[in-house]
Amino acid sequence: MTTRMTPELSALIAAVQPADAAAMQAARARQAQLTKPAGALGDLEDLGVRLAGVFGSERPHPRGVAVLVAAGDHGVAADGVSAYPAEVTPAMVANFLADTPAGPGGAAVNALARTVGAQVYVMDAGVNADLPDHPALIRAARQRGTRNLRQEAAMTRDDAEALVLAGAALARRAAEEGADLLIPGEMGIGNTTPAAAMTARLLNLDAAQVTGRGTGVDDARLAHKVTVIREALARTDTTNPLDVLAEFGGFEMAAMLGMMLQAAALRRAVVLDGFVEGSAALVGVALAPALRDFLFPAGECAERGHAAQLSHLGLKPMFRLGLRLGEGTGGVLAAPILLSAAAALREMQTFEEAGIPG
Ligand SMILES: O=C(O)c1ccc[n+]([C@@H]2O[C@H](COP(=O)([O-])O)[C@@H](O)[C@H]2O)c1
Ligand SMILES: Cc1cc2nc[nH]c2cc1C
Repeated sequence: MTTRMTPELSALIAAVQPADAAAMQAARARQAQLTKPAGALGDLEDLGVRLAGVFGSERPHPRGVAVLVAAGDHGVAADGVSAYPAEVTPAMVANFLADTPAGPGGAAVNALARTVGAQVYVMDAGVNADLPDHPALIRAARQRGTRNLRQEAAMTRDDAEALVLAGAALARRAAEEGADLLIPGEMGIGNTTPAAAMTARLLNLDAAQVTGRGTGVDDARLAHKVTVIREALARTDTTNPLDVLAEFGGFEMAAMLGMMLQAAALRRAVVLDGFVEGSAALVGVALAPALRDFLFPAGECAERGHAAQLSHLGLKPMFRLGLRLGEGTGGVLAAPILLSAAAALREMQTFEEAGIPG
């Protein structure tokens, strides 16, 4: 199935270059002189150093935070792999955009984003309904939902690449509008099934090792979900990252992949929410290994298989709150931690400046 990728996509992949090693070294040296016992800021210290590498400064100053929520539907939802019906996907898109007394958006991601001052962007990447016009809705859909990955390729390579580029365009817009921390988020009933299939293939694991309960399926549905994923994996042995995305993925994963590549190319930080975001990140690091330098996993989520993704990426999550919602919620919660890590590195005095004996 492998075809040559579009020149625009290969240029985007080539634009992802490693973080600034000199800035990281300078940040590490500065960290050692700040007015605190060595190592006392725990994981914030390493996060600060990594942010120095992303922003190319020993005193990184990220400001704006944006969560980019892509929604898509999944043919495999017809196989009964979720605890909720597919109609929830377009209904939740309306919820992301609803007028509420608290402000725009009545979903968890909206409430958390308002709390931390993050901008929310909402993209139709391919939901299975005609969405009413809304000035804040970004329309990128080429299909109404994927085909059933158990039986056939979920999408064409053309559609996959078009959605990657649409995600990249949205990330460029968010960056132009002030975002330094970009949080890809998603909504799509059934999408932990494609995420598990992609993870199994890219990490060479058995479906049972990476398949979780998603929205909360019972034991019988979980066993069925594993069977569905095994059937999908048996259709093709491809390990080409973009083919894995097209065969087993979803439109929202394609869009999130584009957001990640573009954010890294613009040398912005990508905050990773959960398992579905992780499946897009696995495709991303397979295409552009330097993408890893720009990824900041938020929490370890409750979905089985997330730990395997994080250990493959070699990145440590910031917290463990048992989140399994999606929408980018974990990423939004992590943003103040990252902003604080940068602020400590940037704003603290050294022992010498403060006149404190070290
Ligand atoms: O990304 C995650 O870690 C995650 C874990 C569990 C559930 N979700 C969300 O729940 C939906 C997918 O669950 P499911 O059971 O329908 O496959 C989808 O809308 C995701 O945003 C997301
Ligand atoms: C209500 C609901 C909200 C969600 N947000 C992300 N995934 C979701 C799944 C459901 C079912």
